[in-house]
Amino acid sequence: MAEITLKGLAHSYVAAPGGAEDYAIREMDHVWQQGGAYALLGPSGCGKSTLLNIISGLLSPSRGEVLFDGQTVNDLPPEARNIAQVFQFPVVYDTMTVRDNLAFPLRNVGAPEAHVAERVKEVAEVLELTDQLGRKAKNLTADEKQKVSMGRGLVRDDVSAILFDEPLTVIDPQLKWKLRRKLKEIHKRFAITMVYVTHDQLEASTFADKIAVMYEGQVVQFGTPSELFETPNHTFVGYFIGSPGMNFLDVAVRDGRVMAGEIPLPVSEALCAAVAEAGTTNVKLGIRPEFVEVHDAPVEGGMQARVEHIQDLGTYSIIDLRLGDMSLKARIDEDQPPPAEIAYLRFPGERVGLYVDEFRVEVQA
Ligand SMILES: Nc1ncnc2c1ncn2[C@@H]1O[C@H](COP(=O)(O)OP(=O)(O)OP(=O)(O)O)[C@@H](O)[C@H]1O
Repeated sequence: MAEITLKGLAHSYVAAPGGAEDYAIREMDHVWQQGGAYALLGPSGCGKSTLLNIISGLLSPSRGEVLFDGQTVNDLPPEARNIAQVFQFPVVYDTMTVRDNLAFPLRNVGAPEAHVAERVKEVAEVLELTDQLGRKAKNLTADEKQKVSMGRGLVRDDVSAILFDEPLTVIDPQLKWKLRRKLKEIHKRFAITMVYVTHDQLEASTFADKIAVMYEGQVVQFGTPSELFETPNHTFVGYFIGSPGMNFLDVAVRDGRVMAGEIPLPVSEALCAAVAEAGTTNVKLGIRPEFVEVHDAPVEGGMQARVEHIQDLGTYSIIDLRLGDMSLKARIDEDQPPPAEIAYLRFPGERVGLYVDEFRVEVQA
């Protein structure tokens, strides 16, 4: 088991890379601590698989170092890195039985048969494969094959880490939920460093204690699910986490007031000063739909907005609003009657974040 450190890591698939856009991984430093349950979350193409393949040694980075417990492993081939990797599609030997498939990674490193039998039994039980142990893998369903694939990743207890690359893509939705819980259980039981790649925020938060959000080849935030929700460090984290994502309003200071287009926003003096001093025109205020206060009658400090659409989702509603020439969303609970055509909005000061050139800036009160 190991702590995995990525130091000044960058990778480009282009022979002679020019700008940042030629890099699948832009220069990054990151540490996965020993024994952690982590998710690597980001949209398609942001560099998740590239990063996993660099850690496991399937790919050599253009620059930087990969260290396991402080020792560089850049020159070690995958088999010497002691990493188990589970891919999106099952990797099983069709002609072998489930038992022999599960035993394979252990026999490969010369583990004694008694240990092999014990671990195969344990992993088969956890994954509910005990009844299938004697079957040939070729006769299994896609779900069962992927369970065997996962079992092959979990069977060795001496690995540095287990990397899961969207392992539940081919799994039936019902079983998906169950397997995710199982993985969490397995993590608790075996205390192995696990990195779970996904583009699904729900999948990431059910599995991981901490999530690394990746965007355009960089980890833009590494935090607990609640940190990502409460204080997104980057506008992308705000959009990507939460349902619907965070609202961002372009703002500027005019005549001493923070303006969103033609609408003056009642914000604190400290926030107004911070917007004025931002030193760029790319300045946004972010507020989550859950925290937008919606009133159906004028309130002190309320901004008048037009109600464009209301989506009733049972326990809550999502309201599409138009504030001046800007669109935003609010989420209200079922016990609050939605406004008709006009709403009066307030943004509680402690719920508003300042984003300068897409990154969050703390404002001193
Ligand atoms: N073998 C390759 N050769 C050239 N470019 C590649 C190669 N593999 C990936 N890329 C490019 O590198 C970038 C990152 O891809 P990567 O597969 O790591 O992203 P990802 O986040 O895992 O996406 P997905 O969720 O779709 O698998 C993308 O622009 C992709 O097109």
